[in-house]
Amino acid sequence: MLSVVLVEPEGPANIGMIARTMKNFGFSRLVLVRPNLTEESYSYAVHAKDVLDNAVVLEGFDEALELFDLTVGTTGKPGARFIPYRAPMYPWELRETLKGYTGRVGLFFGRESIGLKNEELERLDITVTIPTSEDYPVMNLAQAVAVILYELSKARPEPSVEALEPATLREKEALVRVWAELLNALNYPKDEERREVFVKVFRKAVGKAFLYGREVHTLMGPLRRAVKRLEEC
Ligand SMILES: C[S@@+](CC[C@H](N)C(=O)[O-])C[C@H]1O[C@@H](n2cnc3c(N)ncnc32)[C@H](O)[C@@H]1O
Repeated sequence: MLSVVLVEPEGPANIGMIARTMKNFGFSRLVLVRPNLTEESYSYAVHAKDVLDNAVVLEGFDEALELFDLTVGTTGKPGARFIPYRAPMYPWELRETLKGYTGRVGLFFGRESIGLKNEELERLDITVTIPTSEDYPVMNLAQAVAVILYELSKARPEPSVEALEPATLREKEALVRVWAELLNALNYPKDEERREVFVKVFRKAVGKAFLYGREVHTLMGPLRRAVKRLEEC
């Protein structure tokens, strides 16, 4: 269940081309955040006007996050692999990672002018980048969508026989909150900015772990208990 999410796409033609590309590769769920959707978009969609008609149009990034269990951000300017909360995956690695995953996946693309903001990328579970020339790594939006969907279409996520439900965004956020509470209770690290980095790293790790809801609750139990103990001290 993969949706393409376009965050504030500025070019009406790009929106239409993306709808067409989605249909080419067998994807139909499109989410548009504050789009510049016009007649031109429909004309570029050609035989994929239904993708535009059925698109979910939202007013904000946060609303889009709410729709998914797993969120994937895309960028032509990834952070270095050694920065854990920005470490990118390649599209074929994402394909392998999604195999058997049954949750709702949102694949987020940024604005033509400024892409996805850092604070948006940080809130998404996984970052994916298409390897391109170092001379000019940033691709046209519609072409970036095409390359990633082509890669993902090579192996559709198969329905899993696993009966467990993937963790929802809310469950994962609850786990991250308990972690933040634990760091606060420990006053560790002392420096608040570093503490925020620890929380971001934890959020990314949770995002990439493909946890089931039940696992989240199991992990949360001891963390909650530790917070309570520390507060009692
Ligand atoms: C034209 S680009 C944004 C350009 C913007 N100036 C920037 O530097 O991020 C629009 C979107 O296309 C996607 N994109 C472009 N190049 C990409 C690449 N090499 N890998 C993955 N996504 C890419 C991203 O979603 C990006 O936000």
